[in-house]
Amino acid sequence: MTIHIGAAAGEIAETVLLPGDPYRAKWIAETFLTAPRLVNEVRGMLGYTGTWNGHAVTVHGSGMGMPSLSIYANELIRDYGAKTLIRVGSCGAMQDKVALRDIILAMAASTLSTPSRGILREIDFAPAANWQLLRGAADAAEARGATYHVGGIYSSDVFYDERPDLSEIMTRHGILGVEMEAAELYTLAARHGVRALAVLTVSDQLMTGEALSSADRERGFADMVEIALAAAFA
Ligand SMILES: O=P(O)(O)O[C@H]1O[C@H](CO)[C@@H](O)[C@H]1O
Ligand SMILES: O=c1cc[nH]c(=O)[nH]1
Repeated sequence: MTIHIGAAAGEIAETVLLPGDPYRAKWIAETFLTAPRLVNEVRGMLGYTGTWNGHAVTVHGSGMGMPSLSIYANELIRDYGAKTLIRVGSCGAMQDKVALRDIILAMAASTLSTPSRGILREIDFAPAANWQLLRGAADAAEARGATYHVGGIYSSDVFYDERPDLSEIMTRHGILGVEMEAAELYTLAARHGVRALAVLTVSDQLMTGEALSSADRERGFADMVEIALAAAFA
């Protein structure tokens, strides 16, 4: 048991899926896992452990933004021994070629700042995905016939961005999409020698203004979950 996670020792699996939304965690556990058990509800941040194809898996909400994700990822890695952490999140598309519901596999996550900024200070650290997971996810996406993109994303500290110039620069540098957690997840994984990946589904097309409903964001992204699970055990 930690300050933010009520699970007993041994109740968290080595493989953890991390959606931002705790209700997406509930949906994933109830839809994809066998015999899911609620292992955390401290602060309403739901976590479940069950099995997928015989493998132990935990699905745990990360909350929105890097400070929140940092709390859960630190405790999952340091206190519970998580070894593979895969973010399963929504994102906004920053390229015309990326459509609503497309999958983005985040090879690298650029950012203005993460909670690790105070540690890295003058270093422009390059937060990157684990290659084995990335390859497994690309293979799984290919096998499912999903429309997917592999490349760089932008992890922002804000959802409501008052700096359109930043989005323009990101788009011009080929960034596929924007979300709010992956850069810190990748940085923590590097620091602790564990594997991480972000598998994202496009919920907003920032170039056209199209957007999915909150119900879709909670329960509509099955491909992303199946790709993440397949990658974890590839
Ligand atoms: O859908 P999730 O996983 O929460 O991810 C995205 O959605 C939230 C903003 O609506 C941020 O957490 C962003 O990263
Ligand atoms: O536009 C979006 C959509 C999801 N998440 C974000 O951070 N931005």
